[in-house]
Amino acid sequence: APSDPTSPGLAFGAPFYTEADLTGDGAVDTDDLSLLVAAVGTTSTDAGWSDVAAADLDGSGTIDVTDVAALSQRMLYDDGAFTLLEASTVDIQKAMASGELTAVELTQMYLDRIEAYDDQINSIITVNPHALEIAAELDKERAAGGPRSMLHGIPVIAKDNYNTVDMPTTAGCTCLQANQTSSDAQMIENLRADGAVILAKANLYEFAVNTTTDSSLGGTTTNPYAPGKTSGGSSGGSGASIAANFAVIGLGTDTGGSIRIPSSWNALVGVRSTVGLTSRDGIVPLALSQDTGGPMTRTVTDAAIALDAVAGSDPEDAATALTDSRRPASYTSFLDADSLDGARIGYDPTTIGTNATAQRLFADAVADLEAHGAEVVPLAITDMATIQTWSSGSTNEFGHDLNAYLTKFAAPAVPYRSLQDIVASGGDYLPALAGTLRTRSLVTQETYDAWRTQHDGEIAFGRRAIEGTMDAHDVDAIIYPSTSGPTGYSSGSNNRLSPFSALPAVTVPMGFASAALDGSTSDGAPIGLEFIGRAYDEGTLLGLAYGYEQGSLNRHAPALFPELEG
Ligand SMILES: NC(=O)CC[C@H](N)C(=O)O
Repeated sequence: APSDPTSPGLAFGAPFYTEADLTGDGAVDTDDLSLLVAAVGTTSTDAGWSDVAAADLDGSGTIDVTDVAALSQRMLYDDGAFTLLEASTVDIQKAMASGELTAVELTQMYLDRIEAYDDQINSIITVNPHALEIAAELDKERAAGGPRSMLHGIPVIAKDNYNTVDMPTTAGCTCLQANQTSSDAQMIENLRADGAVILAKANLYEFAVNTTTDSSLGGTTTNPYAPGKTSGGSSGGSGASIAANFAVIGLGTDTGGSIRIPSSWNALVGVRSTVGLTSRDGIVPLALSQDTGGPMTRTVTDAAIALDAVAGSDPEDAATALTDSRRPASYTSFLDADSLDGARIGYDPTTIGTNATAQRLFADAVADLEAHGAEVVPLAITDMATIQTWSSGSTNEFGHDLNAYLTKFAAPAVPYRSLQDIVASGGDYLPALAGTLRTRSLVTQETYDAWRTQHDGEIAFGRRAIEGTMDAHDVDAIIYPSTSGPTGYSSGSNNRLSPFSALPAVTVPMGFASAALDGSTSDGAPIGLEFIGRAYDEGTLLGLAYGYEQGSLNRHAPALFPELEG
């Protein structure tokens, strides 16, 4: 087995699977993968291309799914020429370490893609005017003393509700257009400290209120796999932009589903971590009983690397008090391609839903998990029906929490200091939100206090119900389709389990609705498989997600946004 190239020693250039360049063109790439996929089921001596023995990567005598997984793995750690499309942090660090690529060049390549393609999906609100300068500084620093971390020089796109000192933070609302904050959100500060380049701010559903992506400032973001259809939301700008390869890592926030729904519909890995693993300080809130920020990435490896950077305690967010004692030295230590072997995973049949695509893909996922050694057991989540009756905190908490944010962070140029002021503007926001903002502006402190007492109790109950179910059935995680609404682009209600228990959940690409895959059909968009687990057990979830990802390889780039020429 290969050494783990994601371990902190960065074992770049490890001599594993060098044979995987089946076409002999000097790179391990999708051409090699196509050849290998076509040869699955044959033996290494009758596959029919020149270097046949090479294709049997694990030496089992048969070309099988393990070889496909190995080749895909090899693509991530390719020693050949660097290619931007689907590049991971690992590819990039290798190319930068060898001198083949600089952070300035990489940043420019992503800026070129945004310029060439964002008109079609409208995912970006602001491009960082300082991105190239920041990258140039980081290149100098690398040349002088080496990289700070796996994120040195890595471009990140943040949802436009994370404060950034070099771009306004608007939550998509024209009312916050002038909100140039004087500090970064804690998660942004953590990423910059590790050497990341905050490349752009992404569109969202205004104030993160709904699960599409529409805002008065940013307009509507659409799906890179299904032109004209929604990218999901509310972190749909982050989802669409990362799917379209505008940067390496996206940041979203999730109150009721807003990381996982757009990750599901953009073939991304999305991490909604335990509430309290990451600081919310400096993020425009929706409901602090449920809000959590986290990464949205093309691979589980990138998600683990990003989570290492963003997690951490912060005196400004009391919920993070336990974080430092609960998180591992690195989430990358859980990235074991054999993680499914011997794992026990539960599913509640009532979560599969009636959507034929979700049903089909979920059945395939269960078969894949079993094929890689997991035991998948049906169970009934305790008090599932009760949990499903609860309301999101957004109705009663938004005014209270937004006002605290505005008091603490709003730039002097912002003419509003409260939700009441914004409502009184009579229209400096998305017209569709008029009623919602007004209702939420009328919630009194007494109502808020009573609600928090009730809802904090509900969330503690939800946590006991789910962790209790897991203990009773001795499972490592519970799975369900991330989105399972009855029709296309309807989320269903599985997304409520994680926010109503504060437990972590990770979504991974589970496949596409249509064999036509992209562009040609409106229902080609992908769906994710979600793993929910015990509090602060993100490591186990990422490990299982990695095993599933490597064994199923469901993600591909959207065909409409190919590598740019030259
Ligand atoms: N921001 C989100 O996660 C989506 C909002 C969700 N509907 C809520 O009100 O909780």
